[in-house]
Amino acid sequence: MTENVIASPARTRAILAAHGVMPKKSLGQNFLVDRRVLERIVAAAELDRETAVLEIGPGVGALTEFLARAAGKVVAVELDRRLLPVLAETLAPYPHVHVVHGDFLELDLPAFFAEHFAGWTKRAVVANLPYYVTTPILFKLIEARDEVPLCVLMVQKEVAARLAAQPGTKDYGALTIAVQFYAEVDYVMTVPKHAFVPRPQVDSAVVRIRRRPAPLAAVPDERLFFRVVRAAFSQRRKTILNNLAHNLEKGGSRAAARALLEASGIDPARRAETLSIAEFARLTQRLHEWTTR
Ligand SMILES: C[S@@+](CC[C@H](N)C(=O)[O-])C[C@H]1O[C@@H](n2cnc3c(N)ncnc32)[C@H](O)[C@@H]1O
Repeated sequence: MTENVIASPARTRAILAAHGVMPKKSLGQNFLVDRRVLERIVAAAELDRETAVLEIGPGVGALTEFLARAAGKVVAVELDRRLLPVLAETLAPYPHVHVVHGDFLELDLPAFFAEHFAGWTKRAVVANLPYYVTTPILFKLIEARDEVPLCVLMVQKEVAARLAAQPGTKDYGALTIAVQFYAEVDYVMTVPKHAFVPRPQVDSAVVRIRRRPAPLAAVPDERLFFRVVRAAFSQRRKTILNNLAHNLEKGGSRAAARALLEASGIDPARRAETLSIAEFARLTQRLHEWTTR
């Protein structure tokens, strides 16, 4: 794309000024102005004309425009009413883009997909996320995983590191496991502050989250699995024995926690961050057997 795209610092500032819109920090409004980053995002999303894309937070339409040029349909959900006339103008050349005014977190996603994406079997969610709601958005996308096989998301660099982390590293934790249990995560690229107008306070990164055909490990009860994970990570500096003894079962004893770990083949002196997802699954399996027999 060599012509006058939305994504340049000068054009973005001009669009905002023409509409009298001051970016709101409270809504995470940092608009992408680096075309190279946009091209990498679109490539990571593997778009084609058979693919429909849901974008969270189109802003002034910089990413939306690149999505529109690659995908068959784009539906973009924007919370800030002030941006609706901006988007009507900037996205006018793209009739297959539909802008919806609303809060992504309030959407009934299965109903939303049924309404907008019926007949579109290839789907993706692509977004430069508003960082103040990153975690609730991630959890909403995990919950709606049946609808969403692929997400390409710009997040804070620290969050990207946690999403893509391997066991035994400082970034590996409950968020890593919540996502990697269902999906493969690729760290696509680091994005510096100057790729945005206005500049955010933190560096960013793009990640690709691809749903697995089945969860990474078989567990008898997924809610129990995530309770075990949360309990294990409740205090990172403590051993898994201490965390499970204090946080898993109210009134549960240290001896029971030790027996559970030993029966699962896990050294009670280890820390949660060293356990693989398969080991958490084994622990859940044993606990489930013990509590249901
Ligand atoms: C980081 S900006 C990204 C804008 C644009 N996609 C870009 O890349 O330049 C985040 C956008 O999300 C919007 N937003 C914030 N909270 C939202 C929510 N709960 N639901 C939908 N959009 C939201 C903001 O108004 C803003 O336009």
